[in-house]
Amino acid sequence: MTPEDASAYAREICGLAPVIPVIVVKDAGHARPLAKALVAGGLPVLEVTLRTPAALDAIRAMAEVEGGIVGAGTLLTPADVKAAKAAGANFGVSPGLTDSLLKACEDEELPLLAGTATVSEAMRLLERGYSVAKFFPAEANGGAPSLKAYAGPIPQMHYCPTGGITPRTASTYLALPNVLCVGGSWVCDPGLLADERWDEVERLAREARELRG
Ligand SMILES: O=C(O)C(=O)C[C@H](O)[C@H](O)COP(=O)(O)O
Repeated sequence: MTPEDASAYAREICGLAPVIPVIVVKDAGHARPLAKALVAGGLPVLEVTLRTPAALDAIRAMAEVEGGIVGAGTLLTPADVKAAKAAGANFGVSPGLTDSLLKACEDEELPLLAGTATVSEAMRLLERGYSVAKFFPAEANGGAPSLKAYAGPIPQMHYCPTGGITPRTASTYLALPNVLCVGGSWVCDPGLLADERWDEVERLAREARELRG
């Protein structure tokens, strides 16, 4: 997959809803009801972080939920890319970027939202043909004012900022011309998952769905 095709796909899925839920699954049995609640609430694009032993099983289960588009987050190595692809992930997300990770995603045909924190990293991606990236960790790196400043010299790069974003701060990001959507974990609070409160997850998803810039 070429970087241009990967970015076209990323642009498409980032346009489906204002928020991509960032999910940490401890119990793979939660994956299906969780994905159903998020999709029913209007958030079809889901990022399952590869931070728990249950993550790959969760991706496998979520990939079967109708209407959902499941990606794997926390991709750090080519081995992570292979495992994510084999589990049925439709896209990948990484906190940062390396040449070997980009190459693995291109070889495995896994569209990647690569993590960037600086203009130089964005320029590296642009040079390679990517025009969509994650901005991480968004709040700690200056938040919306940083991205607003990036839109001056590199307006062709579009972002999914993630990291420390809340329902209160999301709209400020979404109002920027270079932001396609935001990532956030608040709709999948660990307490709600532990208590299996899928109705509350759906309600939070519905609220997130209505966020606008
Ligand atoms: O695991 C990864 O690949 C990450 O990049 C980390 C996530 O983007 C943040 O954990 C988002 O979580 P919140 O800041 O709670 O919204």
